Amino acid sequence: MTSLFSQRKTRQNQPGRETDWKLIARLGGYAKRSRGILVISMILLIPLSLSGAIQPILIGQTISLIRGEPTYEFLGGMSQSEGLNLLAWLLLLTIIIRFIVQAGQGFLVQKVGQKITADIRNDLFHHVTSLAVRFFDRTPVGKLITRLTSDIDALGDVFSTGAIGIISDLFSIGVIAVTMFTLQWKLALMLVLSIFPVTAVIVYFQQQYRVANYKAREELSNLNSKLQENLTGINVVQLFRREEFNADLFRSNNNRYIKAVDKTIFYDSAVSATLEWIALVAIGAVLWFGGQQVVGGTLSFGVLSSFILFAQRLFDPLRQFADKFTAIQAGLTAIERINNLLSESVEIRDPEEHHRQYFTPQKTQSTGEIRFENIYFAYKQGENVLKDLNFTIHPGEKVALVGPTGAGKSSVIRLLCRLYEPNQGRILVDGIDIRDLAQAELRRHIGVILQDGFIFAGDVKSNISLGETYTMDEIRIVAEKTNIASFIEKLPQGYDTELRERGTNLSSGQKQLLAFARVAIRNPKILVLDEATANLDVITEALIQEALERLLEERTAIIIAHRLSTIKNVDKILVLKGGELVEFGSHEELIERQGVYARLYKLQMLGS
Ligand SMILES: Nc1ncnc2c1ncn2[C@@H]1O[C@H](COP(=O)(O)OP(=O)(O)OP(=O)(O)O)[C@@H](O)[C@H]1O
Repeated sequence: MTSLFSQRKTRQNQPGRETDWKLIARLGGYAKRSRGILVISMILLIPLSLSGAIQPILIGQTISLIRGEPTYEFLGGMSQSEGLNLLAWLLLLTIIIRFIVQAGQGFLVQKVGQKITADIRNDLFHHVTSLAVRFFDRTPVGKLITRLTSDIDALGDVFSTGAIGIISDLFSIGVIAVTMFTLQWKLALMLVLSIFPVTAVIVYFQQQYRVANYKAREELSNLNSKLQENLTGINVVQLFRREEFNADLFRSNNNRYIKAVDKTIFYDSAVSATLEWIALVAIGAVLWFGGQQVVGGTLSFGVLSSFILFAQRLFDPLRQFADKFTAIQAGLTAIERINNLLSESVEIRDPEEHHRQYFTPQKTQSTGEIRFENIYFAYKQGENVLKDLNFTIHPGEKVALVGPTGAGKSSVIRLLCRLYEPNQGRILVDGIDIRDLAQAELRRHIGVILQDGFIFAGDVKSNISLGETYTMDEIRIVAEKTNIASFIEKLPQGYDTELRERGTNLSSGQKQLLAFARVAIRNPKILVLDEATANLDVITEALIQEALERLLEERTAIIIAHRLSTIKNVDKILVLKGGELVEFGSHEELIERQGVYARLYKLQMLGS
């Protein structure tokens, strides 16, 4: 995926590493996609700001006209009431222009904002689902959900609360400043200079707010991961009476979150209060300084009135900034956190197009061959869980992977499916290094049936097709083959029956049968069964065994089984111990050898 955010890896938990401008610039790529609307909304800023800057002048001229002070030339030849009428009409015109343009501009900016937010959400989802399993090993799901929902919402709020209008406010400040200088430079200079200390104070509070907000969002992520953990493991929580204990953990996390949020509220209020106070001081200064000039006869009362209005308008954008401050800061924190996630590099990538290989009958005489060559693999640096693995499984062979718990059986499968990369060595499928194959191509070739067949919320047929286009007939045939058709037909709506998330309305045996059908319909050359028959009762197991035998025909298969009685008929047995291949041969050969397998087998026979 080509995300518009850079691929540079950034460290997490460090607010303010990148400047806000850099973060905003990263949004630029997304904004470009809505270039047309953005240009129109920027052009609309011109009439909006001009009409806003003219209003104080018109009011000032009205006061000068009433008081008989000098006025602009265009009012020169008119009577007082004619001049007042004209000024009133002009004022009304500017009000109407502002009203229409402001509404239109606001609408367009929000539209762009929502488009940008939706694009980022899509990119983030795509990116997260492309990340290697290793990333998910170290990242709690709750944290990811916070990024995909709450952080994106915070970014969306910047647009929906109109906070993005700050750009037009800044433009207005510029127009007002220029207008003031053309009217009376001394008062203008005084007002413009007063902006600097205000900005310094705002920047200080803004930085503090930012740190506090980052912390608050981290705490929210933790809170969500706790929530997710408790909901996913609700059975264990209740069976082990962990409700109180977990509630305490949750409460203390919640308190930390509230404390962090309190800090953000403090800085938010501090900014509003400072701005309110400084705006009043500036108006006081205009009154004092300008008032003296009026008394001295160097300034008309009308111009002073204009400046009082200007003073208000000049601080208005800043005051608005204070109102929108929370949304903008939360938005920047969100961009930072989203950026961290989008910068997470995709560890397992498809090869370049020109270097990519495909499974074609021309290239591969045999189909379903698996070869591990000098494979070393570690989840954590320096702790090898697989060591110097070398073996070949020939096309059509059925091979069992056995060994004590933690020996590395599942890791072999994970490497074969390229969910992880080995640290050393290479894996060949049909003579092709799996790193030279597109992941989709490799995984189409391999059908995996895990212990717990995962069920998605949706109907039965979509749980078999999993988004691919199979006809109803194909689905029915495969269900027959895998002995699940009679069960499906007994369901209230047959193949259209809705299954709940994680298949809570199915038994584990039924889930397993569905997983069989799901793999069978894809007709893979290689089958991988990880304890696939572990969860079944005797009757279902018989059904499965029959379906399995049909499924195994003309396919290469790797079967992980703890119950050695189920794998006696396989062609070969690979025995792993401590990540090493210690024995390799048929059941009879290994029994004769009196080694690890023979001991394990004897123990199981005694047990049963
Ligand atoms: N995601 C992971 N991160 C770190 N270590 C892991 C991870 N998964 C497994 N391990 C470790 O790797 C080793 C091999 O695990 P693996 O799951 O391959 O064993 P296994 O033979 O399949 O075990 P079992 O029969 O109990 O399923 C174990 O010591 C395990 O603790």
